[in-house]
Amino acid sequence: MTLRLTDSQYGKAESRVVRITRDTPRHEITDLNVTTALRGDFSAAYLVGDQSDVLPTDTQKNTAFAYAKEVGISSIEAYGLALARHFVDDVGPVQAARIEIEQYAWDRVVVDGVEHDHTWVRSGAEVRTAAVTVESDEAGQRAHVVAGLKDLVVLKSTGSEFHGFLTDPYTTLQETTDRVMATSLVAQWRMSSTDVDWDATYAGVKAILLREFATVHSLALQQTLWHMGTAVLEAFEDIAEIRLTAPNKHHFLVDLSPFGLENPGEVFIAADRPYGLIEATIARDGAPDAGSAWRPSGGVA
Ligand SMILES: O=c1[nH]c(=O)c2[nH]c(=O)[nH]c2[nH]1
Repeated sequence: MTLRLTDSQYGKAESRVVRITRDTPRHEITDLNVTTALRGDFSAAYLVGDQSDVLPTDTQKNTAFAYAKEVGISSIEAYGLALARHFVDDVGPVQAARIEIEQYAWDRVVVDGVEHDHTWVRSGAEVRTAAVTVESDEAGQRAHVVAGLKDLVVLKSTGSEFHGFLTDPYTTLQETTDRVMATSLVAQWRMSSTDVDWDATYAGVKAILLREFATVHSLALQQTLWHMGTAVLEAFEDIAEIRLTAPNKHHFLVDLSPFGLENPGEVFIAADRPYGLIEATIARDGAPDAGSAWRPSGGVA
């Protein structure tokens, strides 16, 4: 019997890196969850316990914190690229590095109508994400950036229908021409370049996703996702593909007739689970190859 180690990667998951910029009395905060994973031939560690090629996960964690100071965090994409390139360029056995980052948003506390300099309240908004992979082989070095967001919770109270669907003996769903549509969107977009205004791209993509959700008169969540994705690819030439994942957060009309009450689309029960899970990947023809851009670390982004 021959058994082989066919794949491996190792790193430090979920380092909570908080960087305060305090060059002026008005401080800034950047609050991250950083996962690193190194790829290469680390088989000696697995097969015989030889650590000579292993950069400890503790060191990877330290590097994430040191880079928050040494390099700074202009954006999570730029910081991720710097970290990934460091591991590939400066640590001998590393053939590829994957950095996955979540960024938590904070809003300034407002006191007497004035934004406070050094106090924030955690914003309930979406989490910004980045997954950076730098890979190196005989052909050279390539960097992949998948930017994104998750937990973007949106709801529209009309402008959504669902009817004309296939039925079989198990179908009970009623057709509707007016329903609540809500989701907690996950979007990931793969850039075809690393020379990007990361913050502007993030803000632009998010605005388009929200605009399309609001303005498309939806015949299904599937159709809404197609409109969201194509609008993003039309607006941003340097986005190669976008992946959208949308749990259908069902809002069921409550039957108030036992109480002699009408309910014309006013009182709903927000169901927790199960939920429909609608997913789509929309890609630009002729976009650069994805390489290992989508290979996860098993982490969080
Ligand atoms: O937008 C929807 N898409 C579906 O595929 C589906 N299936 C379902 O039961 N409700 C919905 N809604």
